[in-house]
Amino acid sequence: MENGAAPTAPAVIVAIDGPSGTGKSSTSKAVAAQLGLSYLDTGAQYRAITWWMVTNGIDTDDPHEIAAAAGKPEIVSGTDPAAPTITVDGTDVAGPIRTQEVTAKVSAVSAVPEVRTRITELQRTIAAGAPLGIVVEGRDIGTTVLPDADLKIFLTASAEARAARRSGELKGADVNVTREALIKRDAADSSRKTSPLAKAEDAVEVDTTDLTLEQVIECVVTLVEEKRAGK
Ligand SMILES: Nc1ncnc2c1ncn2[C@@H]1O[C@H](COP(=O)(O)OP(=O)(O)OP(=O)(O)O)[C@@H](O)[C@H]1O
Ligand SMILES: Nc1ccn([C@H]2C[C@H](O)[C@@H](COP(=O)(O)O)O2)c(=O)n1
Repeated sequence: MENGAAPTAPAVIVAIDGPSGTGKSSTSKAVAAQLGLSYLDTGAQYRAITWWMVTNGIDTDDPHEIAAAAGKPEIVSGTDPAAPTITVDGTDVAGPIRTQEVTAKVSAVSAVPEVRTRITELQRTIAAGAPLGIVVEGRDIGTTVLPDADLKIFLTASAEARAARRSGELKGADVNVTREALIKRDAADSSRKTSPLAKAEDAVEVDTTDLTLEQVIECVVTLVEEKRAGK
């Protein structure tokens, strides 16, 4: 470099998809933090719009009502992996979007095409504006939102492992009830018409069933570094 400045790596876009409880959020946050990248939790955005629908009395069993309201809430995501944020019309909804009610309704709301168009646009704008690159996690990032991502990862794990992880988080939750709930949500997310949960053809599949979180993070960091090195 003529001016002696160190060359900067081009922005890298990493897409991490997979079913519920496979470790997408934990892995994506840690990978982004280690590599100095931004981080986007797209599930939080779908939860945020679902929270708004519930709070504003929209019938979440009525796709027409959801579609008509899809453009109304303003959803803002903060992309610092050390402190990700999510607001709706200026209100911090990080807590309220994790309730059982929102979790039970988010698949129906996120299946509505008008909702997906709105949120997908938001996601692409955020990814394009990330100065050093971004790790984006969700269900359709590699297939639909960012089909030209530099690296696509698809995380999987057995339903038993995923239920055990989730039950550990939800103190006192019955592991069988948790398992059935996540299988039901995955089935709804995988079978919707618009942009279902799916592995992109060019995604690297990582089965996390028998891996620790640290091993999964290391695996993904290595894959990103190899990509950056042109291997
Ligand atoms: N490889 C792993 N081994 C053990 N526990 C893990 C592993 N990966 C993640 N976990 C734990 O499992 C739980 C779920 O992980 P996480 O929220 O990252 O999954 P997710 O795929 O983002 O789920 P969702 O799509 O439902 O948001 C967390 O408590 C996390 O610490
Ligand atoms: N790219 C995405 C991300 C999420 N969703 C929907 C489907 C999920 O069940 C829900 C909540 O996601 P989570 O917070 O559990 O990761 O949001 C989607 O349709 N597309």
